[in-house]
This record gives sequence, C-alpha cells and structure tokens, in this order.
Amino acid sequence: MIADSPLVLAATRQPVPHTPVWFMRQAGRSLPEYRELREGTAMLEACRTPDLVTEITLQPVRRHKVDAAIFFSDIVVPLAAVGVDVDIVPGTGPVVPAPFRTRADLDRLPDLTPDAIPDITESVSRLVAELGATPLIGFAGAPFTLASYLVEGGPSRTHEHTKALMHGDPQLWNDLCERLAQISGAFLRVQVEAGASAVQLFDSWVGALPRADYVTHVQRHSAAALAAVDGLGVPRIHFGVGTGELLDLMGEAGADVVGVDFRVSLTDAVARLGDAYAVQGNLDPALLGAPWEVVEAKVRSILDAGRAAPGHIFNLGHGVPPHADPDVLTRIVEVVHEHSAR
Ligand SMILES: Cc1c2[nH]c(c1CCC(=O)O)Cc1[nH]c(c(CCC(=O)O)c1C)Cc1[nH]c(c(CCC(=O)O)c1C)Cc1[nH]c(c(C)c1CCC(=O)O)C2
Repeated sequence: MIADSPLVLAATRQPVPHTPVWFMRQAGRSLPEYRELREGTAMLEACRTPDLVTEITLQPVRRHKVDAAIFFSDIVVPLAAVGVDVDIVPGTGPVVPAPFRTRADLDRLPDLTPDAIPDITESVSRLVAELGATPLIGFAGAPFTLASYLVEGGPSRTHEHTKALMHGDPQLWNDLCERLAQISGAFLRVQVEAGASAVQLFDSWVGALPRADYVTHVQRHSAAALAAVDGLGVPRIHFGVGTGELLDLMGEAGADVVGVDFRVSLTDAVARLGDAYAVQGNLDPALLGAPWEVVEAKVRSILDAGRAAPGHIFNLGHGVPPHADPDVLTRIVEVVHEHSAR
C-alpha cells in the first residue's frame, strides 16, 4: 500500500498518478491548532510526549491533504537523548550552553541506543497506524549541521568555530562527526524500524562549505548516517540550504532524492544531478506571501521543470515560515495535484 504511494513512487523514480507534495516544517507555528496544543509545553518536552507528537504530526495532513507526514521532532532531540545539555529557545533555535571544542568533549557524546528513546518508537508506531496509506517521513540532522550547533553553542551565520575546528584539528573533527553519525543514524533507524516509510537527512547549514571541504570533511559522515538504514527498503532524501554547488556530492552520500533549495532552478538541479536521483523542491517560502496568481504560476512552472527529473517531490525550498497563511499551503496542494495529474 505505502509502496504505491506517490511519495515512495516518486522517490524511487517510478511513474506516479500525480506529483507528491509535502512541506518542510508543515507541522508548526503556521497552524493555529499547533500553537494552541503547544501552549505551556517546551519544545523538547513536546517532542518526547507521544500524545502531542502524534497529534501535531497529523494536523497538517488533515488540513492540507499533503502526500506525506513528517515526524514532529527536532534535529537536537537525539543529542538531548544521549545527555547533551541543549535547549530550543523560541525565536532563536538550539542553544548549547557549554560548546564542544576539545577532545574531552567527545565524552559527552555516548552512543544513542533504542532504549533511550522508547517514546520515539511509540509515537512512530501510533502514527503509522493512524496514517494508513499516507507515508510517514522520519528524519535526523546530518553530522555537519549537528556539529555546527554543538561547536558554535547555538545558531551561527558564519560557522566560524566549526570551520576553525574542522581545519585546525581535522582528527578531532573527524572523531566528533563519527560520534554524530552514529547518533543521527541510530535516530533514523529507530524511526524506520517503527514504521517510517522514508527518511530525510537535514544538512541544513552545509551550504556554507566549498566542495573540497565537503568531500574531505563531511561526505563520509553523512554517508554513514544514511547507511544506518541500509537494507530497510526506505528511500532517503538529503537536503541542505544553499547547497546548489554540492547537489551531486550530497546524492553520492547515499540519497535517492536530493532536496533543492530555492536558489537553484529545478531545471539546473536536474542538469547537475542527471538521471540517478529524484529531486525535491523548491518553491521559495518567501513567495507564500505574494498574490495568489504569482504563487500559482510559480507552482506550475516548478511542476513543469520537475517533469525533466526521473522523480519529483514538490516542496518548499526551505521550511514553512511561522507567519505563512496556512490556506495558501492548502491551495498549493490542490494545484500540485490538479496540474500534475497523469
Ligand atoms: C536546523 C533545524 C532545526 N530543526 C530542524 C532543522 C532542519 C530543518 C531546517 O533546515 O529548518 C528540523 C525540524 N524541526 C522541526 C521539525 C518538525 C517537522 C516538520 O518539518 O514539520 C523538523 C523537521 C520542528 C521544530 N523545531 C523548532 C520549531 C519551533 C519551536 C516552537 O514551535 O516552539 C519547530 C516546530 C525549533 C527549531 N529547531 C531548529 C531551529 C532552527 C528552530 C527554530 C527556532 C525558532 O525560530 O523558534 C533546529
């Protein structure tokens, strides 16, 4: 049943009845029902509460009729689960009060084992039962992006401490990323073993690196995280922001689908990737606030460009902004389904 879903068909480069669509950050602050449910509960606590996780994950599926659910969690949940002191500060993002800079800090990153996250298994199992024919996408943060939060101590525009560590002590950087790949991969595997039908590895900030650094310092660690779900038969999506120069390398890391942000046209992305990968993307989230005619024309042109790819999953080029009008998202789903119907 799930194997015949448009999402899995597109991800595995098979013919689809229509182009599948979902939105990064579809579960979240743009939905009034989300804001209501989250009131009084901290983000990381919400992520560990199966009643909240299942309801919040289902909200956008009911409302928008998207072709996939994305598990409600966060990339720092597995870090907190192994004991890292990390908080998600509203309006800022993940904050790590004691940044990771030395070899001794590796001791703060033990292996993630399934018994540390029984609630994740429970939430995924409940969701899979509720979702029926709609696939659930599990996810994790990639080693570089996780390392950036740990090394910087919080969000960063320049990633200066991260890059200084990568180049200044490549062995420590390697060992840190090996630890993170284990944690990230284990988090993916737990979700898939509980029934998730696809996974997405978010390397949100790796677009800050040139190709040579990606190859030398990052690619094998992302590959290790993705390899944790080898043999489980689920397609893998690999996404980052500003990664136009890295698309082929991110595919090579072990993806079936390469996520494309809005800075590269889907036509150029397909030319760079060839026939080996499906693509996902790439409406600029900022356009959600443009007049509807503009949005609709852009959606259609992205669908047309996507026909050149061996598989296309419609999405935004990054997450749904908190102030987006949810009705625009619902209308986009309708246009995608109508305009792409075969
Ligand atoms: C970099 C990153 C993070 N978290 C994530 C990434 C990769 C995706 C990306 O590139 O955006 C991944 C993530 N975080 C969240 C999801 C849920 C599933 C979904 O996409 O709907 C997913 C897939 C929930 C969340 N994660 C967060 C929220 C908002 C917190 C809230 O509602 O209180 C949600 C819904 C918090 C968070 N967590 C993080 C940030 C930057 C923020 C935003 C901080 C803010 O602006 O308040 C780290």
